[in-house]
Amino acid sequence: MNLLEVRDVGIAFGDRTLYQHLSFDLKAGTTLALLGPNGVGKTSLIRALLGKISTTGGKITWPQGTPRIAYVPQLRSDGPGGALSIAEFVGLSFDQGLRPWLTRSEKQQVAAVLARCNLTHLARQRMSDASGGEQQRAYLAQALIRQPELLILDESTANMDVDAKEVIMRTVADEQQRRGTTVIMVTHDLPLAGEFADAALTLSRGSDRAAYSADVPDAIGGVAS
Ligand SMILES: Nc1ncnc2c1ncn2[C@@H]1O[C@H](COP(=O)(O)OP(=O)(O)OP(=O)(O)O)[C@@H](O)[C@H]1O
Repeated sequence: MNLLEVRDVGIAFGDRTLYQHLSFDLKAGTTLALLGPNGVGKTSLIRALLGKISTTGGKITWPQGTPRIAYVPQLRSDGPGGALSIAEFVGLSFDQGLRPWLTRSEKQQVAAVLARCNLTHLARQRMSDASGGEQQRAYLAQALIRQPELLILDESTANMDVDAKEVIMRTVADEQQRRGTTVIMVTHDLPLAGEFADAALTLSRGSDRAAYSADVPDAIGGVAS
């Protein structure tokens, strides 16, 4: 069953066309690696899927209804969190309205997700004092607490060492196994894509067709030029 169907979609900014005629399916419960060089339009495609920018045509369909989506960005040195503890930062995911505290159930959910992201011992650590890998795990925990049906990792493991990347991706794979989460990972890291993705979509500059393959290593070898 497809979670997402993209048919003949194009993206342009003003008179600059990034690409046209993009079609692919995303099967529910699988991981898609979104590949391609800097500036080709990977994040723009994600923004189009999220309905934040319009396409130049074609159709984006969610056959099972629009899923609950959570987005994990690339770690930034001036990223959010600052003086908040890791637990407080993760708890921001809850829409508390005017209520400034978390309910007991919400606190339990924070504790559970911190454990899954190996952050329990750092719950009271300030985000600003946490290492890059720890902050990135906090971003992931904040996303997971929403119990997303579609989890989008936008270069979420960039600039991380091999072990830290593995920890993030193993946590994502574990979530996928537990809840059947569908994952899109935007990445330049081909070995990581080869290890964790079921399929790859490679956007190529100057071509009007993107390569889609259900086999990640072949897709990497067969990038259109
Ligand atoms: N709102 C916008 N208005 C005009 N141009 C834009 C806008 N958003 C993105 N672009 C341009 O579109 C191109 C694609 O950007 P995008 O961020 O989607 O690329 P990307 O493949 O994600 O790149 P990277 O791998 O470097 O993150 C870039 O040249 C960018 O400058």
